Amino acid sequence: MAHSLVPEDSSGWRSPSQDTMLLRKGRPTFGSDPDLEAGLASASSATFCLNGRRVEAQITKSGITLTQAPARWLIWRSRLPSFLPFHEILGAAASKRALPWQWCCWAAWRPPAHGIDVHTFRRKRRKPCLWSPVAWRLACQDEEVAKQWAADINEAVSDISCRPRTLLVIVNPWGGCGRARRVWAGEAYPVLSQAGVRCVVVDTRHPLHAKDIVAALPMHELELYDGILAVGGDGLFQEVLDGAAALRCGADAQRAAAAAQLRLGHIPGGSTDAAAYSMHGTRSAACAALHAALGDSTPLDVMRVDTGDGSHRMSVCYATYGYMGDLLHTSEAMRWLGESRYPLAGALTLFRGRSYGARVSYQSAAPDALKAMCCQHQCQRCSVSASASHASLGLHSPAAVTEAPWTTVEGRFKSIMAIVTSCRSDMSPEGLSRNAHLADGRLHLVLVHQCSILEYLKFLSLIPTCGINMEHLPYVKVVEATAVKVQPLGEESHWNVDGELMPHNEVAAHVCQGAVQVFSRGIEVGHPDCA
Ligand SMILES: Nc1ncnc2c1ncn2[C@@H]1O[C@H](COP(=O)(O)OP(=O)(O)OP(=O)(O)O)[C@@H](O)[C@H]1O
Repeated sequence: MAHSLVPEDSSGWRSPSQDTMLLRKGRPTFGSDPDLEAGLASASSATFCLNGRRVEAQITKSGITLTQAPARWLIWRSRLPSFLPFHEILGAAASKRALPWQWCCWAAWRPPAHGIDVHTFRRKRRKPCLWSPVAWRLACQDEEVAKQWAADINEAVSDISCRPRTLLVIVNPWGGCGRARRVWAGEAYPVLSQAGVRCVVVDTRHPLHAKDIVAALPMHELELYDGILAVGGDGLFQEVLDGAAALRCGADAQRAAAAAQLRLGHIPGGSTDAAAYSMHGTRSAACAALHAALGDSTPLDVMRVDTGDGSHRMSVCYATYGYMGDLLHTSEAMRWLGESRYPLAGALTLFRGRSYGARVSYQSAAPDALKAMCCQHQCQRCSVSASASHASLGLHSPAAVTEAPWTTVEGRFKSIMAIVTSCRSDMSPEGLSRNAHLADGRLHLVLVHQCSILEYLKFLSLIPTCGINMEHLPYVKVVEATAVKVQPLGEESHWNVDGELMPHNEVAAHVCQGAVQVFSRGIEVGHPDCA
C-alpha cells in the first residue's frame, strides 16, 4: 500500500518532478558524430552569472564546461566548478528567480531575471566519499536561453542508460525510532525527485513485511522497477535482500531472471546503518540517494546463514555469537531508549563476563596477493567478482560452494564473528574489518577465546582504532574463510545477524560472491575535485 510521504497523483505514482525531466525524449542529443557534436557545442555556448561571477558556459559531449571571466579586482573569489560532467548531474530546471547578489556581475539596470538550476553534488574536501547535493544556478537575462539549456541538459542526462527510471521504495516507519520517514521525505526523496526518478513508496506494517512485499512482486512490477530502496536500518535492508533472494531462488524462472536484474539500495534511517555505511563510506542518506539517482552499480557479497531449524537469512554485514548476541538480546528489551540502548546493553553484557563452548569449523579462503589492498572505488580485488549465475547458485543452497578442506576448532569463546563487508558504523567509522571488501567472496572469521573481562574490554576498546585485526592479542584469532559452521556445546548464547536475532543457534554460513548489485560505486578515497 502506497503512503503519502510526498504528493502523488491519482494513479498512485509519486509526482517527482513536474518539470522538464519527465518530458524526456528517448533520442540522444549528443551522438558520437563529431560534426554534430561540434555544431551543438558552438550552438550551446552562452554567458551566465554563477555565484556573482561571469562565466562562459559550453555544452560538450560529456558535460558543461564553465570558464570564469578574469576579474583581478575581486578580493573574494568563490570556488566554482570548471566542469560539470553529465554523469554527475541529476537534472536541470529553468528558474525565474535570480539571487539578488547575482546582479552584481551584470549592470544593475539589467539584472539576470532567469536562470537554470543544475542539480548535482559536491564532495567533501577531506572525505571525497561524502557527497552533498548542490544546485548551481546559471543566471541569465533571456528566458528562452534558460529553457533551451535546461532541456538540452536534461536530454543529455536522460541518455545515460544506467539511470533508474522507477524505483520501489520500502520505508520502515519505526526504523531508527521514527527517523526513517523524516530521512526519506527530507533527504532522499528530494534528490531522486531532481533526477526525475519515479518512486512507488510503501510503508511496512509489521516485521518481515518488507520481505513479503519483495518476494510477492508480480512479473509486470519486476519489469517496471529498476531497483528497490530500503529506507530504515540494517534489519530492513536484510529483509529486502531476503525477499530478492527468495525471488531469485524461486521456481518461476522468468521472475527469477527479472529479480536478478534489480539493484538494491539502502537509505540509512535506522539505528546503526552498517550496510549503507560500508557501501558508501558514509552514513549520509542524501549520499545514498545520490548513488541511486545517478544509477551507480557495484556487486556485493552476500552471506547465507542457515540455522539448525531449517530457516535461513541473507546478510551483508556480520553474524556474531556470544558477546554481540547477548548484547542484542539485552538491548531488544530497551528499544524505547533509541540508539543509547546499545552502550547500556553492551556494558551490562560485558560485566556479566560470559563465555560459551562451541565447535567451529571453517573453510579457509585461498591466499591472495591483493590481500592488503583496501576496498575502494574501482577495487581491483572486487573486480573479479563472480558471475550472476554462479552467485545465484550459492544463494539457493545451504551447502558451501567450494570444495576446500574444513578446519575445526573446539573451545570456549567470548565471541565468534563472521564479517562479510567492512561493517562501518559511528562506533567504528573505518569498519570492524578494515581489510574486508565489498565483493571478494571472503568472510573474516574472528574467534575471541575465553579471557578476562579486562582483556575483552581491551579487545572492544581497540576496535574503533584498529578494527578486528589484533594479531598481537593472544586470545584473538582472525582467519579469512569462505564458509563456517558453529555448533554450540553446553550453555548457549544468541546469534545476531545484521542486528537481528536468529531463532536457532546451530549455524552454517557461506559467502556468495557478488551475489547482488547495489546502488553504490564503492568508497571514493581520492578525487581531483578534492585535491
Ligand atoms: N511496521 C513495522 N512495525 C514493527 N516492526 C517493523 C516494522 N517494519 C519493520 N519492522 C522490523 O523492525 C526491525 C528493525 O528495523 P530497522 O532495521 O529498519 O531499524 P533499526 O533497528 O532502528 O535499525 P538498525 O537495524 O540499523 O539498528 C526489523 O527487524 C523489521 O523487521
